[in-house]
Amino acid sequence: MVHHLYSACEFFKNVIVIKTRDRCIMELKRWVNTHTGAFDWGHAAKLHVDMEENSDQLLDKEVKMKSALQHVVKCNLKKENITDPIVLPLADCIISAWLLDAVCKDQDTYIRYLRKFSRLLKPGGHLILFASYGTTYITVGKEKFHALTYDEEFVRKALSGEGFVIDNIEVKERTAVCDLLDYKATTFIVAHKEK
Ligand SMILES: C[S@@+](CC[C@H](N)C(=O)[O-])C[C@H]1O[C@@H](n2cnc3c(N)ncnc32)[C@H](O)[C@@H]1O
Repeated sequence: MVHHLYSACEFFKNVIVIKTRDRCIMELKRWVNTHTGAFDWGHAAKLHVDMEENSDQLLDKEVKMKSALQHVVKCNLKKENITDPIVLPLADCIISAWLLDAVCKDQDTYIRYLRKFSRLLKPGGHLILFASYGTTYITVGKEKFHALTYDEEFVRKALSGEGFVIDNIEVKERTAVCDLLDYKATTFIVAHKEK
């Protein structure tokens, strides 16, 4: 998923994407390097161009994004240093989109992984989370996967327990009708690491 990166590259000149699966890393690199047959994310760029008032043209958007995207790095949240053996420089901002909901087996794991995000951030650095409340399962193909079920009260406590100050939480109640997943609302959270 690259949608959020179009907005991110308006603010950050150096973006590092961290991904788990080798196949995802390969596909993303093919797209960044404009290789023949790479997945076409043009629809995502067009969405941003359509939404923004003083927008760049479609091509400028792609160019800006690809030049900001410096590295695609392999990660595993289970490791102590999640990008081991690479040690990343401390970040101004981490954006995580629907990752913790999908990979955390319980609330303690969620809190542990938040702590790992915090270690990757500069003091005062921002954490932006896109997430869903109340999900119990996610369907991919014919398989149903576990999702961590939580609500705003939990995420507020988890963030402040790990030394984050919450700047903003927006919640959008679900309107979509679809049984592939059972979230109740989506949320957009901005927090920063205490100095
Ligand atoms: C719902 S998707 C989130 C997708 C994410 N927004 C993105 O653009 O890649 C969940 C992702 O968690 C990744 N994942 C699974 N186990 C992981 C782990 N131990 N550490 C880090 N990521 C993991 C999967 O590869 C999958 O891409």
